[in-house]
Amino acid sequence: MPLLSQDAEWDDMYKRLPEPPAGTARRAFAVLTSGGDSQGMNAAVRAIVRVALYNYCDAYAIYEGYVGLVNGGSFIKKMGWGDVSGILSQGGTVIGTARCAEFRDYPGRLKAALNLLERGINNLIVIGGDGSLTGADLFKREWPQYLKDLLQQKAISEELAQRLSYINIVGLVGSIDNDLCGTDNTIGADTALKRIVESIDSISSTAASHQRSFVLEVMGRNCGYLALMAAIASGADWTFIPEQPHGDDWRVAMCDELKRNRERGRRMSLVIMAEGARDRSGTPITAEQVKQAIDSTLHHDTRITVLGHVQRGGAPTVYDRVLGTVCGARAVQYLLHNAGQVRPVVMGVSGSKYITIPLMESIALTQSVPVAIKSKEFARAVELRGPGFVSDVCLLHQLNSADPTHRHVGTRPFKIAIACVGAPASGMNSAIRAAVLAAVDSLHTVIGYHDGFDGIAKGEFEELTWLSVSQLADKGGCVLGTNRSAPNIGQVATSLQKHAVDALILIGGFEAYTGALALVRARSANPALRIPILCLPATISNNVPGTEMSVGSDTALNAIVTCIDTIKQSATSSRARVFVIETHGGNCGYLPVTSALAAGAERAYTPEEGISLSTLVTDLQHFQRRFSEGANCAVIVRGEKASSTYTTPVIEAILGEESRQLFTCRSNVLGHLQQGFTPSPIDRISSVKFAVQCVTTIVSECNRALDATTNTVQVAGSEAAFMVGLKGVGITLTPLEELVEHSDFKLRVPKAQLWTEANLLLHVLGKYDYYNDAKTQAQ
Ligand SMILES: Nc1ncnc2c1ncn2[C@@H]1O[C@H](COP(=O)(O)OP(=O)(O)OP(=O)(O)O)[C@@H](O)[C@H]1O
Ligand SMILES: O=P(O)(O)OC[C@H]1O[C@](O)(CO)[C@@H](O)[C@@H]1O
Repeated sequence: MPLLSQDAEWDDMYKRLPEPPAGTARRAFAVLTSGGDSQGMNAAVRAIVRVALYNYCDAYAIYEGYVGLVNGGSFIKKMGWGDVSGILSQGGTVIGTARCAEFRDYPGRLKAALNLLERGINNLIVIGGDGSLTGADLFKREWPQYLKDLLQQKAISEELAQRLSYINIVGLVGSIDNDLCGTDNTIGADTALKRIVESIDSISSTAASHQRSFVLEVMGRNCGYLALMAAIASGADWTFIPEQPHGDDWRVAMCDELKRNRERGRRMSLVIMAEGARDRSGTPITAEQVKQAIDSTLHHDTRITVLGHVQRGGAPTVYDRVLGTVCGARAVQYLLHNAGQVRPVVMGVSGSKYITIPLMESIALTQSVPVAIKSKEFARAVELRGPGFVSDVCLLHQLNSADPTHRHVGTRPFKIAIACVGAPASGMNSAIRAAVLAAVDSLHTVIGYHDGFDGIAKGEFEELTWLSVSQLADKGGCVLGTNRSAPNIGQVATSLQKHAVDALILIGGFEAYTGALALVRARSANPALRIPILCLPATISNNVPGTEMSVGSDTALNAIVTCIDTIKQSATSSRARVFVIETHGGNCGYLPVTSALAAGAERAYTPEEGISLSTLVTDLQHFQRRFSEGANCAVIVRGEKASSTYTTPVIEAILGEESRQLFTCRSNVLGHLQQGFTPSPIDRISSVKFAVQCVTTIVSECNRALDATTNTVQVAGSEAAFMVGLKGVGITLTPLEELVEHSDFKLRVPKAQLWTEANLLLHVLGKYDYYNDAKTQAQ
């Protein structure tokens, strides 16, 4: 789930529009948040307000959702640039949200329309769930009728009715449930998942200490997304989701599964249930019923934890901040660049791509899910949630049913070796766990070499079993040990042959990729290397070709942004500070750019763009101006290799020296804090998906290339050597040799980078290029 994409069509839209001629009314945008709050709504509000102001439009916030729209008055506030400062890191929505009965009726909506007309607003951006968006759609459809009625009541003039003859609506889905069909993710779902996964980590240690069972209830009345993803991320024993109820014998099946896992050596059991869990006849299943079933059958000491609104609280994750920011910015751009009346749309995501989807189609699909569940069309309910949900349901089944006592199918069981290469990245352990679960189910065996290529060469390994990996999902770092050494080809080949290894998974970053390539290129002289070799991208730098996202980078981003939030907070007491914060990332600007966007930094210095004296002068002047008009904090995020001359201390000294006493400057080098402690849900889930893809590919390649005479796997040339990755909408496999032309081996980055939009957005949201007319200076 990468967050930034390159999209030339949208990038052009970030060019500032020309100022409207004097005397013409400015276009007016209003934003409201409605329904249940979700983390990341503030990021969207901030982006909407600022992108509108940047383009010479008026921006209004409507407080308390539709309640404010209906009541008008002080509920509708014209916003200036500073009104949305400092809100990015806050949970909830600073403009308030509500559920509004009055808006459900025509007279309430008529009042709402008058409130917008009086302010010249006919661009409305609604951030909420499917209910809020349904209301928005109805509001648009009824607009001509409101105009007629208001004209008749003489509440508005003919001129106004003609000028605002239509209203344009864009929806942003703010909901922790991730229940809107048509988008793969909604603003808030990732943060809620993080809260859940952190809670599971906490519960797991106490549960294992006492050998207890826990039933954990998470939110989701009709949508099992949170329960499903939490189960994949944490390795739960059993899961209940509304879309796919278990059979009538769920008590027996569940207890059998829990018992089997305990017999294999697991010290705890975890059942995750969505609050909307039901049986196949539609009768709700409660946490208490689940506990009773476990108590009475297995006599476990069973406890219930209902997470409730904890899931909707706290600071948003990087993903939700970036999702909110990009969708908010695009909502305004969409309306600015599509002249006249447009169909209501929703800003969403499909895989790593931001998409625009028709609002009502998406609502209709969403509302048909509970209908399908009610009419017991469970397969359809799962399908309606989208292809991602379908494959996640399959993935969970595959992981849960992993059983070393199953019968083997295929030619023969294979021995798969795993080694980790490069610096540790959070999620490496979760990848190891998933690879073992995927392999042992068909009786393949897995060994883990210690300390990368060195460990392979020395023959240091351990057998990895279902039990030995069962507690690895939440562990940061790398249990196998990892290092950066390049492979000694001869020793590696000898070792792999000695241990009769049939396939190799290399988990790591650029070193894993180049090491794998070296092994593949040495195949002709070393028969032991004629085995499938799969690279699973895992590095915080996210600089591996063949994937838009590498395991560990999301954890790192969240670690960086948490540090920046903390550092920025210190400016509230010390006042007027510019912070220069140095991140890891080698020659790749992904970490500095993405963290800058998510933390509300003014600037990111990347190795790709470098730093020049004129950059520093421009930024210095920009900060002097910002601080002279009352700003109290600005942040530059500097990638560690952005410049060998303008190092972090040098920049700190220059800006401090030239600040004209308007601010002081401090620097922080974040160092290894960035590797994070436990992996984020995104890193856990992507590591599982990548690992399962590796094993599936290995098994099919081994079966294909098994030499019947020697009973050894013998792949030819450079075949069966892949980088697993995420691109666009799905998991991909790219032949390693194909990646060569896309790789910059000197700088150790892919030749094409993906953050044009992030840089453009940083520029706009950092108020650069804003001061070229007198009117905006006042804002
Ligand atoms: N059919 C409708 N017609 C008019 N207004 C509606 C309609 N459905 C919902 N709304 C308005 O949107 C508000 C929020 O809707 P709802 O309570 O369904 O939350 P939601 O947007 O679906 O968010 P959540 O996912 O958090 O429940 C309602 O209180 C109401 O004001
Ligand atoms: O905050 P409230 O009104 O109790 O609503 C709780 C519901 O809202 C959500 O958090 C978001 O739709 C659901 O998951 C949950 O069922």
